[in-house]
Amino acid sequence: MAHLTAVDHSVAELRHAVGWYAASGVRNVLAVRGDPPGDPTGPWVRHPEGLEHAEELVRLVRELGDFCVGVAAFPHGHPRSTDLETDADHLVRKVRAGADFAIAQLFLEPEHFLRLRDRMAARGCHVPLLPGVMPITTPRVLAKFGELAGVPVPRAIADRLLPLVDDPAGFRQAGVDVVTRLCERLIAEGVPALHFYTLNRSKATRQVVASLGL
Ligand SMILES: NC(=O)C1=CN([C@@H]2O[C@H](COP(=O)(O)OP(=O)(O)OC[C@H]3O[C@@H](n4cnc5c(N)ncnc54)[C@H](O)[C@@H]3O)[C@@H](O)[C@H]2O)C=CC1
Ligand SMILES: Nc1nc(=O)c2c([nH]1)NC[C@@H]1CN(c3ccc(C(=O)N[C@@H](CCC(=O)O)C(=O)O)cc3)CN21
Repeated sequence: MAHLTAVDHSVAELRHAVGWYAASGVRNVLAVRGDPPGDPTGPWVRHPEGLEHAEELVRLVRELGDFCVGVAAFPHGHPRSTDLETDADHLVRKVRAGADFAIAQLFLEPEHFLRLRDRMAARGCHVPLLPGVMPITTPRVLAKFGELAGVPVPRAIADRLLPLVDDPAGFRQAGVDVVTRLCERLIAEGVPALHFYTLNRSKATRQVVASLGL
């Protein structure tokens, strides 16, 4: 699946990229606005001839071919969204613009994902919503949950992982276990699939999948 962002691209460049996907046989596209370069939490400045929101990117991809399009969903709200209800309205707009499914941003407690699922159902929006799961292999990865997604670390997870910050192997094992428990609870709640953020490293994800017996 190609990951397409609107960062630093004019509409003409985006069209060119999507045309190239079509010519190369790529059929699945994840359409995200993208992080502001440098500081991901900084203000978004669109390219002067580019796009403001992922919603427009979805429309553009759809217009250019027969693609299956995924978008980002935010269990804790996008860091720049004013509130969770408005954020859910934006996700619905992305779906109405042509998205076929959504992948959730990082989260640590199933309740936040499940509440987003409820907000979508309440809006009559029933495209598949996949949890985005990332094995917590290092303290750095745990910090990214807060930095990229504004996810607070729940007390139970902090109590388990923070005493292990100077024990890389112990931290990794406990972090993989925490995420395995999270996946078990999501599966029990009937999620259609799990999306893993692997960052091109598969070992921890393979451990989670094996522990789940999948
Ligand atoms: N798979 C991945 O790598 C993921 C990446 N992300 C990151 O999340 C960030 C934003 O992603 P997207 O959801 O694609 O952006 P987006 O353009 O849908 O959302 C950005 C902000 O604009 C608001 N917004 C959206 N549409 C709007 C509209 N029509 N009018 C007014 N406000 C609107 C949203 O509520 C949000 O606050 C990016 O930094 C992306 O890299 C998020 C989740 C997963
Ligand atoms: N706003 C946002 N931008 C993204 O690029 C993004 C998301 N959200 N959410 C989903 C995934 C998760 N992303 C992540 C998650 C963790 C690290 C991270 O831990 N980086 C470490 C190095 C990790 C390693 O290579 O082992 C770092 O020190 O930056 C990076 C990107 C990228 N994706």
